[in-house]
Amino acid sequence: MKNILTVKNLTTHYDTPQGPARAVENVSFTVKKGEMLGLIGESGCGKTTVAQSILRLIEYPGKIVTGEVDLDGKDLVNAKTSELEKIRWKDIAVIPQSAMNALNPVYSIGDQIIESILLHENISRKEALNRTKTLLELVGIDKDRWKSYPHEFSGGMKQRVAIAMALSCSPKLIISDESTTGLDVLTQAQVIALMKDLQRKLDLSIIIISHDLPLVTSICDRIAIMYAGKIVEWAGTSNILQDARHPYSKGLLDATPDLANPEKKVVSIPGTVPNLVSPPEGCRFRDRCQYAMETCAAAEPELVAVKSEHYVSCFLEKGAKYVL
Ligand SMILES: Nc1ncnc2c1ncn2[C@@H]1O[C@H](COP(=O)(O)OP(=O)(O)OP(=O)(O)O)[C@@H](O)[C@H]1O
Repeated sequence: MKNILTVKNLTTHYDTPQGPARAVENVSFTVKKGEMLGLIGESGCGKTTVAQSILRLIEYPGKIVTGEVDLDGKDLVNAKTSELEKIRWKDIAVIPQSAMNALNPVYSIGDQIIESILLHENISRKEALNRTKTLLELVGIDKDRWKSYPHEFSGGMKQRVAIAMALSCSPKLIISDESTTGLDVLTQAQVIALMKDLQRKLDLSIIIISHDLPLVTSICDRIAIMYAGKIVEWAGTSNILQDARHPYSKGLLDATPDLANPEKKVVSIPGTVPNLVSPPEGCRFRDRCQYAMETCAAAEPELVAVKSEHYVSCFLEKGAKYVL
């Protein structure tokens, strides 16, 4: 399958009075056509910074220090601002954090979808309305409700509208940043099932950003696990679930309750996430790692392939040879 997005050695820092916060460091991954990739990690590990760097929406005091972002042949790091404005929404659409609160209360939901289409495409209002009705049906909302206002919808329905809006210009990539946060568990499950269904039906490429491991493992094809600004493991979901290699990935799995196995002993990871202005030298996880060795303080482990499409950044993987 072809790569729609390639991120290579992406490094983004925020200037702070104490020095640069190294929020994203040397991050590399790809998203294939039709693939759903989960980007997962604890709060503050750099997930949103990755998304905003891809979209070039990093604002002062943040800056992309180095790295490449290629969207289907387009270099986003060096693209002109005018070009980026066209790419955002038309090529990459975002379902933001608290998407359901992002709707404007004074316009009908249909008008908001129509406006976003007309802003990016040269079609008539009638065509945009027809597309809006099709999109509403696609996300499970009666097309005649296009005249309704956001306050007439539940949180889950507003979330569906946000998805319809993201789909409105047939983007190559959708980024969902913790977009179901704030919904009750049942509604969250319905929205997630809808996204999976749409991914399959429309062959969509989606990045799901989340700190919810069960959610991500239930729908994503591949998972990239971030810790303190770095990807520590990146593999197919079944490899993460059955053969997680990085001590942090194993710790995350051990710290997650399993509804199917109520007997499972849940063990949290000792210690706390490091300050990204002065993270530990070498491996950023070493202070919390029960397997830490001298090497872990002396150098930073690279993300290497331990087997086909399974990458790990840990000195325990001695035999791994293939650098990403
Ligand atoms: N404007 C800023 N100034 C300084 N540091 C920042 C700024 N924005 C983010 N950071 C730092 O960058 C790091 C990554 O933040 P980011 O929001 O990308 O993490 P995240 O994984 O998306 O967190 P969450 O899950 O809570 O949204 C954090 O340590 C944060 O403190």
